[in-house]
Formats: sequence, C-alpha cells, structure tokens
Amino acid sequence: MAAILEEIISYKRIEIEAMGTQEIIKSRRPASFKKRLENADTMSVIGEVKRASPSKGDINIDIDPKAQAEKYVKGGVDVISVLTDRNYFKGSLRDLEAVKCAVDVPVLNKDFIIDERQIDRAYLYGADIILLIVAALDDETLKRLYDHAASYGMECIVEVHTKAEMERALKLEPEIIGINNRDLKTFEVDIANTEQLLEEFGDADTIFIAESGIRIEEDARRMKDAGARALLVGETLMRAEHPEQVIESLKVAL
Ligand SMILES: O=P(O)(O)OC[C@@H](O)[C@@H](O)c1c[nH]c2ccccc12
Repeated sequence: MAAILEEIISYKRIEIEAMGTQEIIKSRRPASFKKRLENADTMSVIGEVKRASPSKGDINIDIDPKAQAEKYVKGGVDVISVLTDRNYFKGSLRDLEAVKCAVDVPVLNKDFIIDERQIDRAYLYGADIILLIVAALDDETLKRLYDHAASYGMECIVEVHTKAEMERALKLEPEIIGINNRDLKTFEVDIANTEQLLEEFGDADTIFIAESGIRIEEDARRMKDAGARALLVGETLMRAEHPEQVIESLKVAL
C-alpha cells in the first residue's frame, strides 16, 4: 500500500475506534447513479467538494459547500462528491449534509472506508453512493463493505489504480469502477492511466469512471474515447471562477 494511504488508514482506524454503534432505521431510499449513467447521452460529471488534499495542501479551504454545490448543479453535474475526511482533506460530514440538503442530485461520500460503521454514518448523513478503495482493503473486507452498502440500497464506486487492483475489483462484479489517475505513492497524475487500463479491461460488464487530473474538454474527449462514461473532477472545479462553465464543457456527447 502506498505510504500516504497507509498513514491515512492508520489514522482512520483511530477515529473509528471512538465511534459507537447505532441502530439504523432504513427509512430513506438512496438515489441511483447507475440508472442515470445508463440513460445519459453525454459524459457524466461528478463534481467534488474538496477543500484541501495531502498532495496539494489547501485548495479552496473556506468554500461554502452549499453555494459550490448549487454552482455544480447549474453546470449540469450528475453527482456531487463530498470529501468528508477531516485530517487530510479538511472535510466533514457537515459538508456532506449541507450539500445533501441543498441539491437534488445524488451525493457521493468520499472517504477512506474500512468499517461498516462509516457506511452507516454515510447513510445517516444523506449519502447515496460511497467509495471503496481497493488498495486499502483486502478481498474479504471489500466484499463485506460492498454488500453492507447494498443493504441500504447505496451504490459503490470501487476505486482502482493498477491492473492488479482492477482484477481484484472485477471479481466483485461491481456496477461501477472508478479508475484513479493519481498514483498515491508519488502523487503523480496521468490520465493515460485510464486509457491504459481500459485498453485491457474496457470490455468488462461495468461502468467506468475516470478520476483525478481532469481539466479541459480535451481530457473529457480522451476519457470518452477510452470508454469512460463519467469523470470525477475536484481541484479544477474548486479553483474555477465559474465551475458551472467548466462542467458544461466536460459534458461531451457520447
Ligand atoms: O482533484 P482531482 O485531481 O480532480 O481529483 C478528484 C478525485 O478523483 C480525487 O479527489 C480522489 C480520487 N480518489 C480519491 C480517494 C480519496 C480521496 C480523494 C480521491
């Protein structure tokens, strides 16, 4: 596992130790991203609320998540991702809740999920979708957490960066796989990673999302040509003066 990921996960374990268990009433039916993707005739865009990151430091630390989410919706975003990790990304579940209350599009809880209780909490705070990072989980835990999310009707984006992780992810037969273009060992970002992995695995029966390092329309076209159906965009939108215009430009026809 990459050094930074290992560090983040160790810290996560400490946070989780302090969490209690709660009886969760499954009263809310999460929105489906998969259905939206299946009916889309343009590239879908997941806009991310990302205040800071370990590789970039502060990005847009004082952002109002509600106002940012509203701009994303104006641009035609399909999902809003909210980073809720506090220690490394300066996010919170309050950010997630604020976004969920402000908009109607499905909301993705972006965090380093290693325990069922984090999924319970994501559901309680309004998440429709969660992220599971293959590099942070063994096969058994990955499957257990995937099934736990499904028990709430929440969809998972199963995140991979390498060929070996892709092979592990595909064993789950997940509905959605996210290919992270960021190497967590070096923080290097190269969207060619999605192209290379999809050249080999593009025929798999799943929907592929390209994550990280997406900036301009040309990137969206490359990802489309590679076979991705959606883009996960953080930093570019957090730094943009008019994120709604950036989103519009990325929604290229399929
Ligand atoms: O800011 P970028 O380069 O557009 O990247 C967004 C997103 O892909 C990135 O935040 C991300 C992808 N996978 C993650 C897992 C945890 C935290 C963050 C991430």
